[in-house]
Amino acid sequence: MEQKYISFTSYVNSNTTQSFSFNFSSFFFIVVQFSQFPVPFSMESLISLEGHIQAFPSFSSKPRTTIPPTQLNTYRENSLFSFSLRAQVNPNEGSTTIATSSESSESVVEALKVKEWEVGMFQNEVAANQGIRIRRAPPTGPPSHYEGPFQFRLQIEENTPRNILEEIVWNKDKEVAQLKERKPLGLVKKAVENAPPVRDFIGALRAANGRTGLPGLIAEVKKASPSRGILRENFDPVEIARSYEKGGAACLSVLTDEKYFKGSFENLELIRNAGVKCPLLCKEFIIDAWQLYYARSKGADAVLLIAAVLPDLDIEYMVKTCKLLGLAALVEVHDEREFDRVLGIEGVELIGINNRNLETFELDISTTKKLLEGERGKIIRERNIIMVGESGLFTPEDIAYVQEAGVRAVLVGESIVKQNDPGKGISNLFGKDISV
Ligand SMILES: O=C(O)c1ccccc1NCC(=O)[C@H](O)[C@H](O)COP(=O)(O)O
Repeated sequence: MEQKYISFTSYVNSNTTQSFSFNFSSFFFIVVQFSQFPVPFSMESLISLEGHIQAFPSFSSKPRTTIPPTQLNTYRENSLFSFSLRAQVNPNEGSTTIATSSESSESVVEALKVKEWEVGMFQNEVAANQGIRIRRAPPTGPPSHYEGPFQFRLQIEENTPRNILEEIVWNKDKEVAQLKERKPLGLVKKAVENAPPVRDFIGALRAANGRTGLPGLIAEVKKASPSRGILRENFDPVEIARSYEKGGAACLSVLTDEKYFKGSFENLELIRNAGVKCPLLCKEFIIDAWQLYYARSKGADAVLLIAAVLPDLDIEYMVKTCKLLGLAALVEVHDEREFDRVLGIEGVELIGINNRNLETFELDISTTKKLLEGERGKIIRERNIIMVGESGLFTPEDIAYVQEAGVRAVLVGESIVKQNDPGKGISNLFGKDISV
């Protein structure tokens, strides 16, 4: 029997009721999938899913399948509920007004996409076991071929970002997928061969720390952020970079995310090509090793790896890839668990403690102190790892506080980028002139 699939999908939120109509008479059976566990059942049992979904197929006139909003709320409360239905139709016994496709190469491709999605779900489980709360499932949920008749996708916890960091990561997933289509890795690797030479990011921080006796400064070229909105209206990245360099910055951090930070890779290239000597950190949300090559091809000397987003194996692999490319990897943590995970990864030389909770925006510079106390601080000193205090640093007292806690570098954005003369902002921040 040739199998045909008919499909329709609904994206429903708790305020909407979606109805579907289909018109066929046929023998069929339906597979309901709760997450990844397929349960075969008949149309009768579909109807018996009452209390959750009501389906009223009529084989003569226009039937309706309706999910009442009140019941959708129940799904919202039962988090992680994923529901899809797929119908198989015997073509000899029925017909449908909904587009059909035969089991063909197309369905094989679609099956692969389903697998990809399932792998993504599995990866999320692995990440969750490491305490990573940021999920990687794209907001679109299962891919389109899953969007079949009798297939419902509810807007529930599973396909709604839980916080800003998760939203950024999901958006980045889509962005990177598109960029990779336009510029496959082979092409990016070719571009890397023509990129300007890599500079020693960690060396520059050590040198600045040795020269001034103060933490080496990574000064951030940032126009806006989700927590603070627009930080600087008249934003000329090269002018700001030059001013920072003149003011004594050891390195620069350049935001490249467009949607949430109004940054760009063009800014990174402009600064690099303007002859600014400070090594450049590509401040991006890295979720794919492809981005490391891309950052290098645009002139970056360092990249940021966020432990709240990346599982251990990804960090380990990316740190190794960075070494191959000559890039420094700044691995960012926010709590003890992330810090311990990162300390367990071989080859990490530069660790940032972000005082900002990227899920809630809460700022607390005692985070740096708390994480560097006791055994962890000892390990850092033994391994000669450079610690970077990140976010929320505004005054010489703040700098002294995190230095006392054990950092040899700081990453600062808001307090200096907002100044008319960002270079002078550096003197105010450190309480003295640190220019060369
Ligand atoms: O700053 C945000 O709103 C933000 C939101 C989501 C992800 C990252 C975010 N910021 C990145 C940073 O942590 C800062 O740009 C960086 O550490 C400098 O902080 P600051 O000196 O407070 O500008």
